[in-house]
Amino acid sequence: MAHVYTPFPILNGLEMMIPKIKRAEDSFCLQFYRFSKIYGDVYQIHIGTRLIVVANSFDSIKELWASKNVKGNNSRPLGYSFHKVLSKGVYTIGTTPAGESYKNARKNISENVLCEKRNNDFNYVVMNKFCDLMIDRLIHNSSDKVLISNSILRETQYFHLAVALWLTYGFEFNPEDPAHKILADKIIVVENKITKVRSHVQNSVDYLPFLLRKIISLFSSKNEEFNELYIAREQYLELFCSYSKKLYNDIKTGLIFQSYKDHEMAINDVEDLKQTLMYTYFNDFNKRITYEEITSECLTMVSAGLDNTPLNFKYGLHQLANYHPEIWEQAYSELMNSYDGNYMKAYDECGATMKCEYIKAIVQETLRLFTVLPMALPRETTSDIYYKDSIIPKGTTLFLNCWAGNHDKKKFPDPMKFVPERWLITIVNDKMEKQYSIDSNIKHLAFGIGCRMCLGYNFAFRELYILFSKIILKFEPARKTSGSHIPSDNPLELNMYPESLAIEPIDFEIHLKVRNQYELIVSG
Ligand code: HEM
Repeated sequence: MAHVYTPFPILNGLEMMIPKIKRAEDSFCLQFYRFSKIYGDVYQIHIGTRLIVVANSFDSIKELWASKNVKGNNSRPLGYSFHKVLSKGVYTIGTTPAGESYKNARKNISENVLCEKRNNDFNYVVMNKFCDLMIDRLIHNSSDKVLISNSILRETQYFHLAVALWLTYGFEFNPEDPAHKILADKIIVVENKITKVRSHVQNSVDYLPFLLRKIISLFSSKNEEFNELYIAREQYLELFCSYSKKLYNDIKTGLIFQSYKDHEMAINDVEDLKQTLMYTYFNDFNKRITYEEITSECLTMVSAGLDNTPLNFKYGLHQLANYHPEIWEQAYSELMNSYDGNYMKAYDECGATMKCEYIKAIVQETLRLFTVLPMALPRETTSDIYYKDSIIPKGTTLFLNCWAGNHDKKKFPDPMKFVPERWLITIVNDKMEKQYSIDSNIKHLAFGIGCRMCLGYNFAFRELYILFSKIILKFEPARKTSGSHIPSDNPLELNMYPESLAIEPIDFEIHLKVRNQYELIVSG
């Protein structure tokens, strides 16, 4: 395995961390990819005192992250800035190093919220409800014509937050309530700032030797900023925790029923509330989960999809509305066909049954092409790992160049093109109609891979499926005829913050028109 050599042992590679002009070519995933053309798909670098192995092709990532003979790539590196200053001991599951606490939290959140069984039994109802409310708001704020630009991002963030707060705390978030809106906007801003300051290569002090780091930290203004973010996070986590504690007590004492007029409705609602993550925690008298672990789960629920899911949706809509209205209309027909041409059935049941393979392909292609976390999340080895004829020692940091893997020409021909069909197997039936099914042999890396792959991938996939289905059913693309410049469809060229962990596209317009309701009812 080649070693990318730079001349100064301590400052090695630190120049990579100085953000240059904000150009797509300076994105870290592309810088790392360019090295692979000289040194091979997998190479090692030193950044400061750390040894880092970077993998830059689909096959090498698969081999290093997911092959049977690779064990011990199962931890996350601790960073001084993020873990010690910003988080002060309570992190999301995705940033927690390997250990018993990590395992407990991962198992508990999976069983109680994120597994596919929960999505099928329960989560979809909550997602449907908040997606319908979101679409009603979008329509209400327009007349017949709807112009959705960046507001779609904020609306989708409200949608995700509403789903997450309900499933975690039983808190019913309503963006039309001014107090709720202020709180939600604060959460969105804080979590977004945290995403911006925690990329792999952003906190250069983390890579310095202890003493040098201490000295620099004394003069750094970053500590103050991180402290403010920590306090803000703690405040809203505590607020929601007290809310769910009160809810639990009210349910236990029966006080909750006083707020309902209709007893039957109260019973149904209370049964639903008993399924929320915090209710389950308070109700578990064996206390299998510690307070720190449940806090880590709550933080994960609030923050993990708050940017990732909406950013994917915003980018997918850009592709469909601004570049491929024909795919939008094809998706509409496929959705209607999946529900016997019955519009209301399609709209109401899409979240529960997920019958339309074409929509699944749109979601997959969006996740692949966009690759919201182009360098995924870093890993750390807990034992030696063998790769071809090299030994990667315990304690090495691994960087997964997800962007390079998802745009690897060998796996995805024409990788920069938006082609949902690449995910589909097409069969022509007796009536000479095309029928699609998802090709389960193709995989992308947007959710990472291996033992620490994204735990919310089914959850996020379902959210995206519901969002795309309902928006495509309700709206049609209405391209502006004159005067508008359509921005690039290359995610890296759209990215406002190449130095951040996530790709955040610039503002652009997406013009949509509500479908003719009369036609919909007739066709339904
Ligand atoms: C489109 C949306 C999302 C994308 C693209 C995404 C992507 C990722 C990626 C790349 C990782 C690192 C995986 C690795 O190291 O191999 C990750 C980890 C994780 N994600 Fe997601 N994520 C999304 C949404 C969510 C949601 C909605 C949740 C939960 C509510 C979630 C929960 C997690 C957790 C718990 C981990 C850490 C897993 C571990 O370290 O064991 N994610 N995600």
